[in-house]
Amino acid sequence: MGLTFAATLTERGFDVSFELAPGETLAVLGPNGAGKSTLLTLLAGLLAPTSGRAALDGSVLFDVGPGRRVLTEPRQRGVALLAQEALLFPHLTALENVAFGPRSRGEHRAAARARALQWLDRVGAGDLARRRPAELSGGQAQRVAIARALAADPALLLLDEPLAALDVAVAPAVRTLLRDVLAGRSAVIVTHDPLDAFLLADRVLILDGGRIVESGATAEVLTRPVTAFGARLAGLNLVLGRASSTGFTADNGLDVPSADPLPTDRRLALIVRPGSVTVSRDPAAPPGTVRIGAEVDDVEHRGDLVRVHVAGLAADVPPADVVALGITPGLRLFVGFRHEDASIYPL
Ligand SMILES: Nc1ncnc2c1ncn2[C@@H]1O[C@H](COP(=O)(O)OP(=O)(O)OP(=O)(O)O)[C@@H](O)[C@H]1O
Repeated sequence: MGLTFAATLTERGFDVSFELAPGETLAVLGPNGAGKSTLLTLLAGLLAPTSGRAALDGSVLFDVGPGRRVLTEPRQRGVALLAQEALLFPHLTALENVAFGPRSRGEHRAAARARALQWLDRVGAGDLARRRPAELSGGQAQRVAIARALAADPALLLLDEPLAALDVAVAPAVRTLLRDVLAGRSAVIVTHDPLDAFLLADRVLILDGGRIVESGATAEVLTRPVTAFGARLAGLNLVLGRASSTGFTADNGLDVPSADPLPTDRRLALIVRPGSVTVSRDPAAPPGTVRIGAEVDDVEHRGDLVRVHVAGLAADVPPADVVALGITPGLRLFVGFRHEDASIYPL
């Protein structure tokens, strides 16, 4: 059954619908103010929609419309929320924090503690059971918070940037733990980090301005992005355009021949990896390649390479070439790629 969700929230310009199969993890990404937190808050029951309906494994979370207003209490929804900060009760030990959920559902003290210990062990925090939150590091506290969320046995786990507040040295281990505990579990994770989407999510939803602009299986969104945000996530250049008599004409003026006929009635996307884009001072394109000239917009460090932005394309260039060509913002430069390194598909 899984999750079905459709909601509008007029004052935030929010209008989103999606479905999630049981056991799937959905990553929700998008720029600031896109509506990611609004989506989580509606699911958690901390906010009521203007209209819409959501159901989890057949139980209604909300159903709001003309003449009906069902809003299931947050505690009755079968969802658990893991926030950026661990938000543990400061006066309780780690064990008591994790046992709190089972206890408040009426489980006996000993059973709740036994279950809490199991979960603490599972998240690698068994030896921290007696400590209070003030005696835990950020990563340890987040492990305890994960145990607490899962001890409640939620039908849906909501994660709001769960790694964002952690030290970069600690985040990878907690991400690995999440990958382990999310396997086969229904979850929605709001994140700014593409790595979370790659490693944790089966599906990706990209929001912008309160609407879905892109969605699909993670692998599909990463190989065939249709928005600039999706392309950035996938680490690809995306150029939009239309079919021409010889192939594809991009909005930036680039003409790319295509052996296959392209649909003329739809917008087209061209993607090419920054590593396949080359730069030159010479306007002449060698056979089998295309080239376009423009002023360099920006130059940035990317690991061992330098990323040069020209004509809406990013090219990853060895530092020696940057020096040899005298590349600097404002310089007129030609960028291009081999026809075979680009993929073109309809939107
Ligand atoms: N408490 C609030 N009251 C009124 N409007 C809000 C409130 N919180 C957010 N909004 C508005 O709702 C829209 C969506 O915001 P939301 O916080 O859901 O975005 P987000 O994608 O989570 O952003 P971020 O990445 O910055 O956390 C924005 O226009 C925002 O200004």
